[in-house]
Amino acid sequence: MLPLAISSGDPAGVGPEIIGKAWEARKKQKLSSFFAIGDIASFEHHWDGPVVRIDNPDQAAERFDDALPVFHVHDCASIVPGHPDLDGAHCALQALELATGFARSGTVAGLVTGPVSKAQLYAIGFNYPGQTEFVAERCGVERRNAVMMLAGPDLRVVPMTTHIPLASVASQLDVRLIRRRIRATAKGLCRDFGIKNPRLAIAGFNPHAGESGNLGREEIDIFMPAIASIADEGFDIIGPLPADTMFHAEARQNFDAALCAYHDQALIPLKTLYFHEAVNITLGLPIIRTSPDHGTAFGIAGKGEARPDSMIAAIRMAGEAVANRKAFAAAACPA
Ligand SMILES: NC(=O)C1=CN([C@@H]2O[C@H](COP(=O)(O)OP(=O)(O)OC[C@H]3O[C@@H](n4cnc5c(N)ncnc54)[C@H](O)[C@@H]3O)[C@@H](O)[C@H]2O)C=CC1
Ligand SMILES: NCC(=O)COP(=O)(O)O
Repeated sequence: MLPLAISSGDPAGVGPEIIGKAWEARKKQKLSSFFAIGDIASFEHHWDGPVVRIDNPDQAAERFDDALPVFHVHDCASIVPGHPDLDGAHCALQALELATGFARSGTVAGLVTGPVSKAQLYAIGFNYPGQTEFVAERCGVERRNAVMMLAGPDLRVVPMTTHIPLASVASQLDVRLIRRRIRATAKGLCRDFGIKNPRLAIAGFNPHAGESGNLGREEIDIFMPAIASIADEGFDIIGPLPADTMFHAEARQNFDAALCAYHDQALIPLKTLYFHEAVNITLGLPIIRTSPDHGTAFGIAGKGEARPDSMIAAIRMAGEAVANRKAFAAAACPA
């Protein structure tokens, strides 16, 4: 398999450290080869392990056994862990741009993105809600067709709206959006996870899924028509379910993924259960893209305390998705 490319994320965050620690765990975790993209100084100065500079993704596999291969992108003036600056944001963006380019060109098997600070990226003019939409557009996929999924051991969630103010959510939800997210989720579960006939659940928007319209009408006016029409097309789907009761252990056995109305409705159960195990994967792209579920953790950056578990899970999931896409290329996935 070709190596995976891993963008460093914000160099003042824990990205370089968890990539380095994932490299240290490569044999025990049986990870396929990868290389990092970022300012090489952020790896040399803020992680104790061996680093080797590469000029081409082709060199990664042969160097991977002995040192973490790093494709250097940009000299940040100074990197102080825990103290992000705009130069670091430029570095993070360049790493993301380059890693996405490698994935699009087929010189790497897939892309794993390190954690970025959205506030820092917005400050340098990054005009995307997050890396999900940036990567999608670079791949020629409309933002609305890229689906953010966070996947833990026995729970996968899709926020149908992502990084928008909570006050805007109700106005963004409509039948077309919900149908589009359901389709993309079903197809992604088939292509990337090998689940041919995925079982989907949709969370309601209002308390108690609206209590028959008494606590809000979105379920009746938007969710039910969307779900009924897509169920008619053969999708295995239940909902709208009360969001407060659909995530306990027995309830989670009833679906392969839960589609939620907004970011925190999806991510609170997922991160509460599986903060260190879960992975962020973008469905609907021509390339594989995964990421740890957590952020830059500026508060612990440079202290050696960051756990690499979610990064390791993201590397493993990217490798599995590559294999699943090959296996399911010819299979009948939902259209
Ligand atoms: N994939 C990405 O690029 C993501 C980026 N972010 C960004 O991260 C920044 C910080 O966000 P926060 O809400 O503070 O979330 P965070 O995930 O960075 O930190 C939340 C808590 O978890 C701890 N933590 C995070 N990762 C850890 C690790 N690997 N090992 C041990 N402890 C860890 C932190 O120390 C902190 O106590 C924001 O600017 C946000 O935009 C947030 C989520 C995902
Ligand atoms: N909360 C999830 C998150 O922030 C990941 O966003 P993205 O940068 O991967 O789009």
